[in-house]
Amino acid sequence: MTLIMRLTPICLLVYLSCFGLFVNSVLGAKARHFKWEVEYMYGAPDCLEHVVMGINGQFPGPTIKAQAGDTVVVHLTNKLHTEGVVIHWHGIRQLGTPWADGTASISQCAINPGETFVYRFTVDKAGTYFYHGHYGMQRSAGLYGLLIVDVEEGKKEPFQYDGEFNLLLSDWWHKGVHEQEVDLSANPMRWIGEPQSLLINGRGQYNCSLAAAHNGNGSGLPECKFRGNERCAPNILHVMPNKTYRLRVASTTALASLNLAIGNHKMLMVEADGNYLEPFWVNDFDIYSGETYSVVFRTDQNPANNYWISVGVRGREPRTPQALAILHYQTTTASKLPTLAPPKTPLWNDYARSKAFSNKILALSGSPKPPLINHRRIFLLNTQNRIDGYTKWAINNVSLTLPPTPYLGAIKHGFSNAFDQKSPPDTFLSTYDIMKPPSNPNSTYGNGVYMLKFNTTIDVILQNANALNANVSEIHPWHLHGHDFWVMGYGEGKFSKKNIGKFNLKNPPLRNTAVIFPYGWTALRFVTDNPGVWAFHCHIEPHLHMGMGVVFAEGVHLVGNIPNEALSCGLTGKMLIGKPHK
Ligand SMILES: O=C1O[C@H]([C@@H](O)CO)C(O)=C1O
Repeated sequence: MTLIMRLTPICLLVYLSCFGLFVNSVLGAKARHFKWEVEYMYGAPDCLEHVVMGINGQFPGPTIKAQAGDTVVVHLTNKLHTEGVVIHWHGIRQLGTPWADGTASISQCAINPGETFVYRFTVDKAGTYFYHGHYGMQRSAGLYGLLIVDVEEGKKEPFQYDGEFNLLLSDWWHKGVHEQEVDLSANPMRWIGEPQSLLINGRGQYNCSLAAAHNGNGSGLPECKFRGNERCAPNILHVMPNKTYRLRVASTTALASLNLAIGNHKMLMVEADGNYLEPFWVNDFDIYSGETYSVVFRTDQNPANNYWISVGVRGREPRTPQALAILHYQTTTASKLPTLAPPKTPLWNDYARSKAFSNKILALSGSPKPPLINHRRIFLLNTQNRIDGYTKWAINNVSLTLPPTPYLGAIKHGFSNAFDQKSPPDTFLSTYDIMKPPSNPNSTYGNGVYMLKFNTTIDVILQNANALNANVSEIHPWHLHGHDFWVMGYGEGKFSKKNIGKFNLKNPPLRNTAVIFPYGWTALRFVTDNPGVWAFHCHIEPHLHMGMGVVFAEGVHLVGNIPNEALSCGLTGKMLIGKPHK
């Protein structure tokens, strides 16, 4: 009897249960099946009860664990009563499966209430990833979870460790997401403000000012719930002394840029967005929405104590207390509160410090290098604008609005009336003053696509600028779907041709998310080698809602069969009427 046959009855039982993991083994690589139901449910992420989005009754959603080369198959049923849903597999390039990227209006139709969509994709590269909703602002509502890909059997990471922990970071508002969407779309716009709480693995402490007060011991603060039995009590990472641990950290925040530190423990940065780094030591590190990191650290401190892990806000004036977790040396009791105060987050506007950290991130030697020559260079000016009094974010003066027919099916099936056929601009006015609010803030809505020639090298220069209010320019972490890109450099002010000579083509890090600093630029390079239609956007959820993104298409004629379920709306939906079900 083969292993598969012996495993089948057991797995079938599990499969029918709410978790639904079914593993079958084909030549080492496995297909991992998950049966998920997305729903609204009650949770208490920061100790206060609110509606959250959950998967199979869990918030955050279940962690997917796989090995490089495996196929992940998620049968996603929409149990929401009145809205669609999709899930994006953040950092997974979807080689050959662009229809499984989980972006509503781009790669697929939103899954209707009651319907099931099957995501099937290969996780080709080991690393730390996550998944999240990509329709409306469902990520802000809590639709997210981790996706961890281990190296293939028999292969080794370029660093060693005795154990590992995963931390998924997010931020949390008490106002529901539908109301936030209306606020942001209102005229005048009502800004959502700073989050009420930061969450680590879905747990935070509203109004627990322990970290802010910096008194080191929460026992005197009745609003703090640190005993461990509360649902929102901090995560406890149980460690043994004198061992090495890997900490995988992913940020799916809606807004906040974060910084993480472990009291008294130095960390070695080893992985970013599923790519190995030239290792370097830090006391703390910044992490922007859409990024992931792995660090390794040694438990070489006094084993009679426990230590705080703290996460605080950077890049915007913080009005949110730090989130905390506990590093528990198993040589003492878990309930013993750390004697040292939680590490203090660096000053929010110390950008020199943030830039110094970003500039230290370089690829491990032996990593793929960028082509030396680019075929096309696209300049993208990031501005806050107005359209008929509404506040928007625009790229080269175009604020993205998504069309009813998803681009992938529309382009593949030749529906030229499905979206603006005129390409959005490749650049902006050379006289534009990025240091001042826009002199003419009026912009336009658009849903055009950057059509990229297949197998060419594209440079993108993201150019930051002043927002609508004078002396304000904000951080924007940009995330590219379907690709990793090389980050060739960051710079101050307006990009000029002389910066091209300073691009790092020797060891630039490969990433899927890169930040632009206030009044600065960031230069990226990627190769259009993955047929599909790919979103490229600011990962701040309210900014994307307000139009801060663009769409790239490449080699769509090479895309194989797209499942009908991904096409069942808009013009492609009409095309399918009367056709036999595939
Ligand atoms: O999009 C945004 O709007 C506000 C502010 O610019 C206007 O209130 C803010 O901080 C953003 O990031």
